[in-house]
Order: sequence, then structure tokens, then C-alpha cells
Amino acid sequence: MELSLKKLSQGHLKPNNVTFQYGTAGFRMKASLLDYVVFTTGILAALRSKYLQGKTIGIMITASHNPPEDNGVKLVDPMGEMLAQTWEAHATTLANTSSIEALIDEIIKIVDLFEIDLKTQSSVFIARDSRESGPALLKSTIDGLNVFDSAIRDFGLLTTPQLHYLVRAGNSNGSFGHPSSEGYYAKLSIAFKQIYKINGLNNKISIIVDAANGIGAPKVQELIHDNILEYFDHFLVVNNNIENPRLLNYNCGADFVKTNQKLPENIPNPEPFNLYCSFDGDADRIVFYYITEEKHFQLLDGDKISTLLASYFIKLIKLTGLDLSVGVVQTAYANGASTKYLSEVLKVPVECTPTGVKHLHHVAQNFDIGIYFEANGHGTVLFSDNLLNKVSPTSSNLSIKTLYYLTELINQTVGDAISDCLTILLILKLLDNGPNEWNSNYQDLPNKLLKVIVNDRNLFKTTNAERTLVQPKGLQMKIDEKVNQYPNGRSFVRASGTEDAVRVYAEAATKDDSIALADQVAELVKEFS
Ligand SMILES: CC(=O)N[C@H]1[C@@H](OP(=O)(O)O)O[C@H](CO)[C@@H](O)[C@@H]1O
Ligand SMILES: [Mg+2]
Repeated sequence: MELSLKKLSQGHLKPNNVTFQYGTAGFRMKASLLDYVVFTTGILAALRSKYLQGKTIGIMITASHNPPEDNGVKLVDPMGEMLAQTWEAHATTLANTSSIEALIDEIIKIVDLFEIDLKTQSSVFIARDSRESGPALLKSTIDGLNVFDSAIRDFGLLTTPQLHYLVRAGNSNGSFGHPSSEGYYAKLSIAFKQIYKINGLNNKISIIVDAANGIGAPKVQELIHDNILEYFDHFLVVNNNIENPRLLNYNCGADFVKTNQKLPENIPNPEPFNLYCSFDGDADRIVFYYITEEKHFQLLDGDKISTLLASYFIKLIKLTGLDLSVGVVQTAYANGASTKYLSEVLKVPVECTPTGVKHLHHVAQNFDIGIYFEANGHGTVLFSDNLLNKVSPTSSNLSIKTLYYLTELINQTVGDAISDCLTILLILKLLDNGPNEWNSNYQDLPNKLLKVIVNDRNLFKTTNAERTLVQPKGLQMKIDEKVNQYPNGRSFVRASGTEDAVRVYAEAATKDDSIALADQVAELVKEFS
């Protein structure tokens, strides 16, 4: 190991004065700083695979919705989940070693701690999004993997959820689907066709997809054009230019639409009540939207997606006659009106977790149907083994059959813009709803999200799923005083896990109040930092 490490580490140096942290979504920052990080992450992926008796681990090189000059890397565990939290610290430690000797020491510590048998062959699947820096970072990652002579399959350009699917398929002996892009398309499109056909749907589907000029563009086109185009009246992908990497996420994409609450660029002649959706740069997030007769923009975000899914699954479960639990998991950023609608109207249990899909995913596993979405559109539905044992494609009950195919259509490893898109489009048809009916189930409370730059965001510590500050001392009390001045007021403050900033969220009965409350809380944050 030492010899190959010395040889392979040449050219990969830790930049001075930077501290790396495996955060909410792996490592993410300016691509120019990442060479050493991807090298050490390659090493860690190989170690993790060896530790798990040679099961395949995934490496995704992406910075999602960040600007084109950024990049990042995250690891995928064998069942398609995010890297186990206990290993995040080891990823951080390796990335912060500042000499080969220190790196060797840390590797040996991990090998000893987990009693890893280095003779076990490691296996890794790797993919990247469309960023310009991707190929060079891929090469450095492979150098890291080769320190331990890993079996590597490079899948080239993929969406993040495709890689999650492939890793799980690669570890599941065919029971999850074929471990190839074709296997992914086949699984989704077969389920889509079956749901459409067995339910006797005959209205065709229309959708315009804004793909953020990211990798979702060619992938959703491949899936739909090659497999299910005959079910669409109108299917168009805009912002589909991945040839010019500078356009990625620029004035388009899920994050732009959610943050600015307006149409992305390049939507041709927007028509009232047409349904649109936006992916983010690596296609693991989706938000929908439409415009009204008066040309008002209406956002159907992660909270609206959750509520649509919950109301549909509650109806479906009744028709199956099965005894199955349904629950929804949100974060503190979920609009208060959505939480109220879910618990008071739909009467489903709603859980709140800290930000980051790994937290939501974990809690969603407590239900037979665990629906989780962050407000920004990242989420999916998980189905329990109990449920999977009760559904079958050969059932004589149409609802049980439909439920079976939904478990195939929905990517249970992670939020998946393409899979979520197909699922929502079908559910709208099954409920015979248009975007306006979907949007009418509750009205969002006006809200405002702000970023405050502070000297040290680590001073801000929270509890109660990030809704209450415990540090700096005294700040929470001041926030509560402000909140109490506004009808339906709610506000909380937390340090971002992906950016060097503190986020302030506020909602209130009117737009002006939500802005005023956010501004006042932001002022308090500055005072206390
Ligand atoms: C308010 C917000 O949207 N936060 C995002 C953002 O996390 P922060 O820890 O807030 O920076 O990026 C995460 C990773 O993509 C995503 O999971 C999360 O929802
Ligand atoms: Mg993303």
C-alpha cells in the first residue's frame, strides 16, 4: 500500500489554509480546491468496500445546484443510501491530512479500527455530472482507488439518483434491476406503462421540463423518447445545453425557481395552467409550477409534492384493504401550512428532522409508506418490507397492483427528479387533477429565507430538529420575542451545512410580515455573532 500510495499521490497535494468537511452532501466547494479531496475519497471508498466484504460502493462527482465552477464528491453505500454517518468523520480526517506520512497513518488507523482485510477485493461504481472539472477530478479519484487496486466501473455522465440505483442494483443480484443505465430506464418505464395501462388511463400527458442545463437533460430525454413517448401529448426539455458548462444552473433549475419564485429562462410562451417542472444540476431535486390566467407564478414545491403523494397514498391504501401506515417527514423549512394540512386535514403523522435527506430518509423508514421531501424538492417515498411482501403484479386487486408498480417506479434509494416527475404526472392523471386542483389543497404561508454571513457559523448550535438555538446564549429568547409580534409567525436560525453562512427562515400571515420578521431576526444574528 505504501509504495503504490507514494507513487499514486504524486501531483495530489492538499492546498494550504483550507479545511475540508464532509457535510450535508459530501464535500463541495470550488473545483480548483478539490483534487486532493477526491484522491483521499477514492482511498476511503476502497476501504469502505473492503470493510463491507467487497460490496460495491458508489462515488458521485457533482456539486448539484452550485455554480459551474464548483464541484464535489459524495459516497454511496451498498443499498444506495448515503454514506453511513460514522464514516463521514473518516472522510474528513483523510481529506485534511497534509503529508503522505500523515495520510498513511490515518489509513492505518482506519484499517485497524475496523479490522479491514486489505486482501478483500474492493469494488466501486463511479459517475459524474456534466461539469467541466469532472474529468480531471475523476482521474484523481481513480488514482485514490488504485492505491488499493480496486475493481472500478466508470459510468461516465449520470444523474446522482442513477448512480444510487446502479450501486443498489450491483449489490442485489438482479432483484432490484439490471445494474446499467438501460436497467434503470427499463425499470421505470415498465412500471410507468403498467400503471397507465391497468388503470385504463387514456388522457395523454403534457410537461415541459427545465433541466438546469445539467445531466438530467439527456437522461430524461433518453428515458422518455426511447421508451414512453407515446403516452405524451407534449414533452419538451428546455435548458438542455450541457455542451456549454457555464450555463449549468444559470437562471434556471430547481434551486433558481424555488429561491426566486419565478419561471426559469427559456420557457416558450408560458400558457396558463400548463404544468412545468425544474430539475437541479444533478437531477435529484424537482419542483413543479404553473401560471394562472392573471400570469401569477404558482410554485408546487417539495411540500406540495409530499401532500399530493400523501393524499393519493391514503386513498390507494383504503382501496387495497391492506393495513399499512403512511407518514410524512419534513424539515423545519417545510411551510407551516403544509404541516397543518397534513396533520389536521389528511391526519397523517408528520415528523420533523434536521436538514439533509439522510435524516429524513432514516425517519421515513419507520412507516410502511414513508414520504419525505425537503421543501426545495429533494425527496422520495420509501416502502417497508412488510408492504413489499403484500403487493404483487399478479394481484387481482387493481389497487394492490398499482401500488406494486409504484414501488418500482419510485426510486427508493434517494430523491430522483426523473422518477419523481413520472410519479407525479401519473398521480395527477389517476386523480384527474390539474395543477390548479393540486395547488388548491392548502395555501402556503408567505415566507422568506435569508443568508447571513458571519465570522464563525459554528457558533450557532441548535436542538429540536434545528428549530431552537441553544447557542449563542440568549439569542433564541430574542427571536421568540420577535416571532410573537407577528400573527402566524415562525422563524428559526441554523448554520448551513453546505455554505459558509447562517440561514434565517421566517414565515408569517402576510408577505410583508414574513420579510420584516426575517430581516429583524437576521439583525439579531449579526448582533450575536
Ligand atoms: C434550506 C436548504 O434548502 N438547505 C439545503 C442545503 O443545506 P444547508 O445545510 O442548508 O446548506 O443543501 C442541502 C444539500 O443539497 C439540502 O439538503 C438542504 O435542503
Ligand atoms: Mg442535487
